[in-house]
Amino acid sequence: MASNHIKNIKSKLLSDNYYILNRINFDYLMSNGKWVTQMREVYNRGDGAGILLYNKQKQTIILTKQFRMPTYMNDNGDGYLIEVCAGMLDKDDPEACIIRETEEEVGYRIKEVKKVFEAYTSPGVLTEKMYFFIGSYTDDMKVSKGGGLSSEHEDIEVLELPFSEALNMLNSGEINDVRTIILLQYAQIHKLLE
Ligand SMILES: Nc1nc2c(ncn2[C@@H]2O[C@H](COP(=O)(O)OP(=O)(O)O[C@H]3O[C@H](CO)[C@@H](O)[C@H](O)[C@@H]3O)[C@@H](O)[C@H]2O)c(=O)[nH]1
Ligand SMILES: [Mg+2]
Repeated sequence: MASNHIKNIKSKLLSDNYYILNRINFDYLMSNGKWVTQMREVYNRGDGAGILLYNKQKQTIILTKQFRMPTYMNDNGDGYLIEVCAGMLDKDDPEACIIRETEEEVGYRIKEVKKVFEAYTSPGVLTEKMYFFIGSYTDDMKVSKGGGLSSEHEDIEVLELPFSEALNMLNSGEINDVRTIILLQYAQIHKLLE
């Protein structure tokens, strides 16, 4: 992480109640040649992985629906959000994580996934990098009803819907989760279901 445009980095722990929130003070060399002192709050909750599950033969995809408190606090009606299956890496590598999350959240035991990109999800505040995958599924891969871990009070509805309907929901604004929009558009651009 060595660089010549930042120096005197000081980190103060603000909360480690669940994940880690630090206040970082640092000196930053502006492009005009002047040093300025800046402060940023940086939230570290690890990295994540998400997957678009698709079935070309049925022309369907699998999404989830769950309550997301931060969205409830910011203009999302009843707080339910339609999302691709996704989870936090914990100690897994991204591929192992997304295979585990797929079974936990939507009940499919998949073997093959393809990483399509890695991206920072909210770079002004989160350290999080997310690994985006696609994976095809068939009905015979269904091993449970999914729903998430009851030990963690996850309460996830599994949605299997036509890809065309998901695109309509994206265009109407009903799908408004950025990770989901990205993967649906990836599928569209790369003609995954054609
Ligand atoms: N008690 C408690 N539990 C928490 C807290 N935050 C998260 N959890 C628990 O941690 C679980 C995390 O579930 P995952 O499926 O691993 O993570 P995710 O929340 O779906 O993460 C995905 O979506 C995030 C977007 O909100 C992404 O940030 C992340 O990378 C990933 O894509 C939650 O179900 C919940 O039980 C908290 O502040 N307190
Ligand atoms: Mg999840």
